[in-house]
Amino acid sequence: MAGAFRPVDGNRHSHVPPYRLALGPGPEPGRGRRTGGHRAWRVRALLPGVPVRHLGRQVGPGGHRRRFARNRGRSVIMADPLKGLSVLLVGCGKMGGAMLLGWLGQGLARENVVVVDPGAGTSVPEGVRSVTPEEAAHLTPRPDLCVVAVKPQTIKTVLPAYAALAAQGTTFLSVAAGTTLAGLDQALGGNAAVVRAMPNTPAAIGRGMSVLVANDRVSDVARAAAEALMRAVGTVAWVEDEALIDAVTAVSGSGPAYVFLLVETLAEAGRAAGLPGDLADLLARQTVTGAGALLDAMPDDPATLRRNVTSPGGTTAAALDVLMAEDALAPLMRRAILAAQHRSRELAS
Ligand SMILES: NC(=O)C1=CN([C@@H]2O[C@H](COP(=O)(O)OP(=O)(O)OC[C@H]3O[C@@H](n4cnc5c(N)ncnc54)[C@H](O)[C@@H]3O)[C@@H](O)[C@H]2O)C=CC1
Ligand SMILES: O=C(O)[C@@H]1CCC=N1
Repeated sequence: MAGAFRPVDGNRHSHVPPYRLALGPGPEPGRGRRTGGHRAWRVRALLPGVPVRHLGRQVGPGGHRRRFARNRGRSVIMADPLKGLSVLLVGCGKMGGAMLLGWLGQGLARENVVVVDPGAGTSVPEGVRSVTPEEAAHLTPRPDLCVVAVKPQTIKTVLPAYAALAAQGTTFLSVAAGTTLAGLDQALGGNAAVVRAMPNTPAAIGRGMSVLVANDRVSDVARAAAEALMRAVGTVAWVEDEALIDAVTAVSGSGPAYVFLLVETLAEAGRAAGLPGDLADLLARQTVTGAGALLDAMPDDPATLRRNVTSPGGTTAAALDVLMAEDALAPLMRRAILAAQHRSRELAS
């Protein structure tokens, strides 16, 4: 499989244990435009057929797809890797729903997706078949992949119903936090091909970050299919060491929440500094989305971009003196990440 992946830049990631990075689909025209996730989400909710945009530090359009097609020549990984892939999605809540939007936007045929989620109600996109858990467990023909996006607390009671699909050769892809490959395999009867992925909600607009690990029953074709699904919603990296997924969960899985909290606290601090509430909200939102877009567009590392804002003896320096104090943001973030990592490990036990 090595040929199907773009090697990680050795300089930028030399401290990271070996993993492989697979970038998402190429950028579309309009890169650098002003969208905002909330707007894209609303547009998608209103117009489920509208394709998601793909922006970011990615290879040219179809670069990896072309390589897949040349190197592998297998059905699910040819020019359009999602074409012809059949997917059963178990759990269509915030994360499952976000991924589904991304897949449909990237060309996964609606008739090739089946959703099972007793609680999803009308949130399943038009044209996508919804079935009961009983029907899902006996789908014929069996789906290529079964993506499981139910809560970690329920996944082990949900999965046994799908053991027959696993036995027939469907590969399972779970996004549940803290649920190990071994635990998933056991719940599926003990002989299942399982991929574990940790995505994040920017997947809804094709800007997700997913890290994958697979057990040794997953074939190359199924690995490529799982990767194609996750690449359709953003950037993908593989790890060999499953233990890293707890830290991945803490950083990128939960990470969007930290950024949204930053927006909330920035707005709150703006209000405390005397700004009208709606102006404070606007400034906070635009500052974070603008800074994120700048980080995405520029080759510079974040420290350089930070220094570009910071005039010696100026206002930013005054604020950073507070934020970068020894007992301020860095140790706080370390504690937060360790707490999330710890919780991920707890969920596994
Ligand atoms: N929300 C996030 O940012 C992320 C979530 N995850 C993982 O994704 C999984 C789902 O989390 P969320 O989407 O946030 O939760 P959620 O509560 O929004 O979605 C879970 C869905 O599962 C459905 N469900 C419950 N029992 C079911 C059953 N027997 N069969 C089919 N569907 C069933 C529920 O109706 C609900 O729609 C969790 O395991 C979580 O760890 C992973 C990465 C990020
Ligand atoms: O909070 C959680 O447990 C899930 C996993 C990563 C993001 N949400």
